[in-house]
Amino acid sequence: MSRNNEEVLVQTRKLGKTFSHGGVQQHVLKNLDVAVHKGDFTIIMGSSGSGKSTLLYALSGMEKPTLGEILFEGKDITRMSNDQLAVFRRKHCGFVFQQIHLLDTMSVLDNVLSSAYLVQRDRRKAVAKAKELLTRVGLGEGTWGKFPAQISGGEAQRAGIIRALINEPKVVFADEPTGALNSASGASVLGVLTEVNRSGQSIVMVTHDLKTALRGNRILYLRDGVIVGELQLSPFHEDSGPERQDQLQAFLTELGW
Ligand SMILES: Nc1ncnc2c1ncn2[C@@H]1O[C@H](COP(=O)(O)OP(=O)(O)OP(=O)(O)O)[C@@H](O)[C@H]1O
Repeated sequence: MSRNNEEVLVQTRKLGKTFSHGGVQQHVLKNLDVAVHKGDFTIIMGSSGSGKSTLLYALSGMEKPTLGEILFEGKDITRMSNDQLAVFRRKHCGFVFQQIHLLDTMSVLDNVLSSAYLVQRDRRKAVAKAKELLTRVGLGEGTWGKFPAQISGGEAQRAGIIRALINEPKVVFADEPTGALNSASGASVLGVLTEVNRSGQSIVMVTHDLKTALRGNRILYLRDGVIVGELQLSPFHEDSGPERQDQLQAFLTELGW
């Protein structure tokens, strides 16, 4: 399913993932050959249990596949040791999940800095950047010293996103990042992801939500562990008309979504 005119960031070859439950095997991903292109905002959709999160975790090196290869910029991450994988993820990947767990014993700012210090040696620069990014998602000075128990779920989610983005990972993997948020917080999270993507970073996001999926420029549809549909859209713009939603809705309806 790869196109020739774009640079590939991640490519899977005959990717398979099987889980065993009490001696019964469940083949969740089946022989997947899928490419994620640099700079794309890729969306993974599909019915519940179709393997979306499993695919996301495999692409990001969080979960080892049972079969096949995953090439990240041409390098097979399935052959890496756990330590090598941890370094790889820290260097190249950001993660945003539905439930973000901030460290309870650290302030909002220190949570973000705990990630920034892993790559930024200049502490003053790291602090300045953390404050700037937090402010951009509406977490002003008043929240920097607060602990996770003292802020709302939406604020914690936004702080977690900044923690994931502060080192400017090449790719951000997001699993239902707005699933637990009210619409204002959700919109702010999507705004940040859109901005990050416009600055050149790639995003791969799993979502059930049509409006959230509209942020993407490429939609992959998974059914029973196989990609059965792909839709290419223009890059998202805040003033995109209803045609974009109609196009996505028609694609999903055809696939029985
Ligand atoms: N760690 C695991 N151990 C055993 N089975 C698992 C594991 N992770 C996922 N599965 C199974 O794999 C299948 C696909 O799960 P996955 O979470 O990838 O689906 P999904 O498409 O993301 O679903 P949803 O939309 O409901 O989140 C499910 O049947 C699930 O029970």
